[in-house]
Amino acid sequence: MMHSNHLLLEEPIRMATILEPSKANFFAAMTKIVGTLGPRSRSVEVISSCLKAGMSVARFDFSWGDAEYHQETLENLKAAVRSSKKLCAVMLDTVGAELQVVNKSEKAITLKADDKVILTPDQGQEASSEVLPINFAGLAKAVKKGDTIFVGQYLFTGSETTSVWLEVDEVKGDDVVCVIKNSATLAGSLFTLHASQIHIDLPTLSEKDKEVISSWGVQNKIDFLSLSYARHAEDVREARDFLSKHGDLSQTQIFAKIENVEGLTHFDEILQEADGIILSRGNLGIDLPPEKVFLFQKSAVYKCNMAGKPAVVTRVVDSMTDNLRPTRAEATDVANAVLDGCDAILLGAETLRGLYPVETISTVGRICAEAEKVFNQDQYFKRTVKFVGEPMSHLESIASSAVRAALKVKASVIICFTSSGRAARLIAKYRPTMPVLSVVIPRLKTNQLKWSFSGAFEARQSLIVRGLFPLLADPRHPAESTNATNESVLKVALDHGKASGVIKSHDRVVVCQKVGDASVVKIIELED
Ligand SMILES: Nc1ncnc2c1ncn2[C@@H]1O[C@H](COP(=O)(O)OP(=O)(O)O)[C@@H](O)[C@H]1O
Ligand SMILES: C=C(OP(=O)(O)O)C(=O)O
Ligand SMILES: [K+]
Ligand SMILES: [Mg+2]
Repeated sequence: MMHSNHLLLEEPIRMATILEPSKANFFAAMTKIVGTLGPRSRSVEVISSCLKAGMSVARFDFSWGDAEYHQETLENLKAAVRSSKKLCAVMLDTVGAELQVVNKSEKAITLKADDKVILTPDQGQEASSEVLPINFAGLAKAVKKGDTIFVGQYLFTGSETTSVWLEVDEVKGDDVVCVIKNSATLAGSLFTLHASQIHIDLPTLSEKDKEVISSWGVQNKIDFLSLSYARHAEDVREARDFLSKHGDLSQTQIFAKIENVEGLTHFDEILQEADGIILSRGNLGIDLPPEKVFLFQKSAVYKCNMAGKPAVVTRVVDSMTDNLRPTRAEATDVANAVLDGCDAILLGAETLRGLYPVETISTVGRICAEAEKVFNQDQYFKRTVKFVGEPMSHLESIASSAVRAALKVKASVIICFTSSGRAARLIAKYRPTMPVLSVVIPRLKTNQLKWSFSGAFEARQSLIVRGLFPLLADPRHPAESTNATNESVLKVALDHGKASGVIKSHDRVVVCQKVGDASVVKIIELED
């Protein structure tokens, strides 16, 4: 069982226990894995393996590639979901206020240390060692002599020789003349620019983003919008407003991506508006001095935890882009992100263009599972209860009690009935050590044009929450909870748990459901 022989880091651990092989769990990990799909991870075969290895959210990044390319990948994902019988949510990642080098010919460009290079908004010029056209006209107004600018390959991992640091030497009209600080060759299809700690006067939802959301997004009923370069709460409100005008997308959750100091400064307000947060450590790690990154991570994850909103951490095992094993620094970093309390790990270059997308997912999953075993749930639980304060809302009280009961009786799972997903999310907020089967009961709804069932969004959106594992109930089960329907749905959930190996005979199970008007937590002991 996942939580037997529970070790706590705060207590002495016999070194020998570290060597004991870990028992296989049905669920790879409670922590979720988001994979960025791209050239190395778009065949049905590879995607199926990714799903089996533990990926539960697929990210489609519109910083590159066209709608048709991403659609092909998505069709393959759907086929993989059908054949592997593993659910997967879809995340659309926007371009936002991203500065890019415009290199139409895609020819490699060699830059030599101490030479000068001009950044120009004149996209008619061809990119060369002397001049780099960019997609932003306001750079000259935003920077001054002495500022640093970083140019890196899309999803730079730090180990390539294709990234370059520039120092602003002079502003000449709309152009910015820079001194090259290190030699590099820009080779690849997309290079992004990062000017340290300045405001980029570009909209957070670009015209292209709006176009993509209203076509590709609507067509594919995206579960999550990853809002790149979210810098203000207003950015999230605007995106929400935009989504609400696009039919089903009113149900899409918005994950605000914090990738620069401006977003960090407005973190609290952004968190209030967003459904979740992506700690975009790649870009933020350039904007922040390296020694400050951990502090942002710990405080941001804490705030997300207390708000009961998912926190997603990026750029964890960059070295696995080309290697079968992560560095020890990276492996320890993944474990620490789990101990900090993150919900999910987002893989970028590793799955997109890496040599080992599947191995990366399983390695990260194994590290997460080990860290979860020593996560100090007791301390976390107390801290959360104290933070929430009293009087608690009824539902929050029920949710925390369900987690406490499950720990006390050493339940193997918590089964939570829900339609909106709210109850299940609240249970996950208290970070139970056992999986939560969230049984989503569809509701019949109408938009005056047609009748349909809710539930699919709610089920898939739990795929990014630590510890939540959704099960979409048969829509023929009416949403009104009567004893008879509750019993039959519970039986389906138990059977599912047994079939998947997470529930065994004589196990105890905690169930959270409504009986009549009352929310109840009950403990059941299975016979066989
Ligand atoms: N269809 C259902 N059958 C039985 N219990 C339910 C159902 N939907 C929600 N519950 C229970 O009702 C309470 C409120 O949960 P919540 O998720 O807020 O409900 P809703 O989905 O109606 O918003 C929780 O105890 C939850 O387990
Ligand atoms: C995930 C990140 O960014 P991108 O969306 O550019 O991949 C990041 O900066 O960590
Ligand atoms: K992006
Ligand atoms: Mg980014």
